Amino acid sequence: MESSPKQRILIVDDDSAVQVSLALLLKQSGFDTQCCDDPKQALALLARQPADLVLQDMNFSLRTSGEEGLQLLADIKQLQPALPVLLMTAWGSIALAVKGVQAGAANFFTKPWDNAQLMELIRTTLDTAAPAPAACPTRAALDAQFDFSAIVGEHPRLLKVLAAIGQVAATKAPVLILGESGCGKELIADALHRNSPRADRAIVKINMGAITPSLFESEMFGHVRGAFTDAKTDRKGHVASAHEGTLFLDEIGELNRSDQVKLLRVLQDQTYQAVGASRMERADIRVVSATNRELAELVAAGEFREDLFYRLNLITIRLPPLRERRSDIPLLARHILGQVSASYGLGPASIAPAALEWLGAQPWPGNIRQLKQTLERTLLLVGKSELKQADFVAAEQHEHGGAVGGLRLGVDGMTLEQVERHMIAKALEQHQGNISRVAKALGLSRTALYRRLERHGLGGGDAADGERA
Ligand SMILES: Nc1ncnc2c1ncn2[C@@H]1O[C@H](COP(=O)(O)OP(=O)(O)OP(=O)(O)O)[C@@H](O)[C@H]1O
Repeated sequence: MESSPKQRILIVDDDSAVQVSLALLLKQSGFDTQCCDDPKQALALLARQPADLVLQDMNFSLRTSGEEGLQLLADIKQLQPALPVLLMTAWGSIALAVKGVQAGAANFFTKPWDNAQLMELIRTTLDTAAPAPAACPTRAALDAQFDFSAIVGEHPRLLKVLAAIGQVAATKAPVLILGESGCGKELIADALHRNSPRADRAIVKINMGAITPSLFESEMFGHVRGAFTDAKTDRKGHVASAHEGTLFLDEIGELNRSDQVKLLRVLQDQTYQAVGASRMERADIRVVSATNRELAELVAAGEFREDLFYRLNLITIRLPPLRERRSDIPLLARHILGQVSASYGLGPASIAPAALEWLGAQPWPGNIRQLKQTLERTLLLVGKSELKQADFVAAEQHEHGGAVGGLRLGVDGMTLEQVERHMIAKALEQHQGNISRVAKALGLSRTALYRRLERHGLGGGDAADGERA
């Protein structure tokens, strides 16, 4: 059988001790390596012979600003955009590393490194290196291989996320899911678990922002009877419940510093001690965490422990906000509407094509959760089987007490004229054409209302106005 060619890793560092020890470690793990001292040589080597991964230092002279490292990264990205680069940084220079990741580095590690952790990082970086655009798998190909049944969407950015889940689900590697609130981070955690060999065990979900600090240890690790006044019986903690399964740490950015140390310990040693117990227990857990905060920035600000960050982020999955995958909005809206109407025992419901287009143009700062709430509210308030743009606007108005100023959804999709016409039409309907009451409800004089009725062609003369004198 023909053996596959070895993957080649380029090491760029002006410290020969670093070059030698990295090269040795990589050779022992079956990689080909090449070393060089500075950016110029690195670029020349890459131009001559392609590499599969670059490990690069950030400083190549007495200056320690990291500017040279960032420049090299930019040059490599220009030369070979898909080539993954891992940055080597000095302990404590996390702000620089964050800059590097924002500029396109796959990840970073600090010197001195832990051999086993570094090899895991290298392997997963190589495994998850962005495929060439043409190689992005189709939704059908992904569905044939994995169970992503709860996740709706076909946008290339979502497909990349699903492909990454497929690649890492079977491993025990910790995964950090980043993304705005409501964009589906919990669904991604579920998918990681469902597609892992741990699927028949539990996924235990904990909102780290909701745990009272004084109860952190007892909630996470459990307690034995008599450990404290209220401990009437032994109680199993979340870590024990997740044994051989997945522990999902939601809102990880909310965890306070003293509880961060306690969490770090169990992640490092995979052992823990229940409150009041005399012996340590072993926990075989796969950790998936999520946050809508920029965790690396919290580290830079000293609010989140750097060592815990490294433990959690071996694989980082960034979920795009809904406004960056707008082509999925019609699919999502139809799917969610079906779910919502079934859950209320209502008949089949649909969305008019123009309304779908309009929904697709909204900003959705609350992402899919907001889309879901909007659909649910509109379906319930309007009570029709086909929802139109005006129905969404009316439901929003209702939500905001009828005030035009509260119209969040209408702003992008309707002109002020259209909103006004819609409000008058609704008020006419509500007050059965009684002009005095309509005028009062809208805060207009009768004359002002008549003028508007004419302008909008509403009311059909006397039809809407039983009392027009
Ligand atoms: N791709 C999707 N397909 C179908 N439903 C989705 C999708 N993404 C999210 N949802 C739905 O949107 C809602 C919000 O998703 P989820 O709770 O996973 O978001 P989140 O990012 O974890 O939010 P938060 O940061 O506030 O915890 C849920 O009801 C979820 O089922």
